[in-house]
Amino acid sequence: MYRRKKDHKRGITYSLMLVGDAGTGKTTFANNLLEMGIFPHQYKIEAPKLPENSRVKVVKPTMVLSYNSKNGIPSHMARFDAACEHFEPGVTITSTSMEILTGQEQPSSRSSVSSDSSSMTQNGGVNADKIAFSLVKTHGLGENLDNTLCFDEITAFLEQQFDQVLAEETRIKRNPRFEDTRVHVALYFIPPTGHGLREMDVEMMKRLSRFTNVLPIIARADSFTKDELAKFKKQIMDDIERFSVPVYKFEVDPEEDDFETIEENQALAMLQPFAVMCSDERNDNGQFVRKYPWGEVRVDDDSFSDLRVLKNVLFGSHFQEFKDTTHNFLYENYRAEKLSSVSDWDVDKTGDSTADKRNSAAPSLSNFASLITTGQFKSSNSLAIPPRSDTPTTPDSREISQGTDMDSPGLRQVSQSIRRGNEEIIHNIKSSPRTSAPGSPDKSKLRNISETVPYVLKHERIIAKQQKLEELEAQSARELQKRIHDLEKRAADLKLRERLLRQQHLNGSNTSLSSRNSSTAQVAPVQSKLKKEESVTDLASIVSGRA
Ligand SMILES: Nc1nc2c(ncn2[C@@H]2O[C@H](COP(=O)(O)OP(=O)(O)OP(=O)(O)O)[C@@H](O)[C@H]2O)c(=O)[nH]1
Repeated sequence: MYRRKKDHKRGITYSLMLVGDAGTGKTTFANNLLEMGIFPHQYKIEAPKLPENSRVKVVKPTMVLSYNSKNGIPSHMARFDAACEHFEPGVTITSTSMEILTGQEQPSSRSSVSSDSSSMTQNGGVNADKIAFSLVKTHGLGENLDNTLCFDEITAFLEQQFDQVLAEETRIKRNPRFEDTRVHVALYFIPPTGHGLREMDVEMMKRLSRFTNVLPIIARADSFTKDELAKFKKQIMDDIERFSVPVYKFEVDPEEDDFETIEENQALAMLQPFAVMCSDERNDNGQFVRKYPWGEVRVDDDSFSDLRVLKNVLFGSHFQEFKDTTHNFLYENYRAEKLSSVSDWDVDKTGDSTADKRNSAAPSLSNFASLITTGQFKSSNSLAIPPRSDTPTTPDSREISQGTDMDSPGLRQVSQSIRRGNEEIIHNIKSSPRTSAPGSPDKSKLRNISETVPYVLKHERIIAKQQKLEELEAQSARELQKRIHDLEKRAADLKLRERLLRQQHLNGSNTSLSSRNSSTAQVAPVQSKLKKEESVTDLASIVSGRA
């Protein structure tokens, strides 16, 4: 009852993630889904002007949750500039928080979100008056030469949301204002190539599936004829089977499900992957349409687009199902894995905490501290990004504090503050009283876990952040080094050229003197003077950074 009351007041949390290549129509889809023009397109500063949807209210404007780029700049907000096209954009994850009203008595609207509200309640979907909805978007995927950076960042982001819930759950005193930010569904936009899945699609969907329900979506469905679309859908489903991609499937359980659910799920399974067509334009009746030179088509017309069905699945029939699968299956699996990795720590090797070891398989606060100080801390599911072969090995902490030729004051400062925070946590753990609680061993084990896990997770997050910063630092140092090397090389070339010209000039004047050829004597110094000036200008431009 208490929980329901709280849900009623705050709204049921629900989070949807849009993942896919740039230009596949994620922004347009988001605007169509909510029937609002809140999401501006890339490289457009202004959001499209669409009438507001009275049932949707933006609670927190779009903000960057996480980003990673080799240049250290999130590029998705930048104006398009062809001169900067060679920069790799990395990946950026943004989120927009909204409140969606679902109650019957709300002001009427053309919104499908609202028109589906009755089905939400009837189908056992949404039971509260509002949904606290978060729309998470990824930017930059598929735009990098090497997209592994994007895979790692997106997966780490999803894992972090699980970690936050796990840390909160295991805390003795919980935070009543804790916000659950786990992503319940990810829509993966497949570009309309007509050639089945790409390696990148398979890899990304596999990674997402560990942390959320993945629905593959065919973007820009109007690119196909009816037959082509049917073939493409089949190809995608074949690839999903062939490469064992664990996407969400509309399965039926004849023993559990009622007749209606079985029918509905079978129909949805036949339709999968959903093919959507979206647009920012509306006709005179306020319906979203795509206008072509030969006519216009409504985006929610079931004969051309699965948009309406998809909306219904997301906010109606499968709303609760997605939430349940995320929590009961994906999160529970993750939690079991993580906790068992915590209790698997090899305490033997520390050699000094044998008493604790006998009492509990899980580390106590004191042996956790000793594991860290002796460097024997390990977790098979560490959040920390594994060092890549092409990045230099992480510099030792002493190296960092002494300063190397990779100096970058801003990054170093942040890195050092993280390190200080890290040391503080370890210090707190060390100075905490020992927790060998009297009572049953199970109780003490639980207590140990609840005291240790939040620290472990925080520690791992700190390490991950630190590693990311150090990677960025190493990358910028490498680029700087390369630039210095190039400049030095060009400066040496210019010096050589200048010396040659001077020599030529001297030779020329000697010859002119001896041969008394007045015409050569006049032309040669002018030419060499010009060349010399040219070279000096070149050098100046290089020094000023224009080279
Ligand atoms: N033909 C067609 N074009 C579409 C469709 N949906 C969107 N577009 C167009 O595709 C272009 C890119 O759409 P966006 O919604 O900005 O794509 P995005 O995936 O958000 O792109 P990024 O913001 O770069 O990640 C725009 O010109 C849209 O009008 C569609 O269903 N069919």
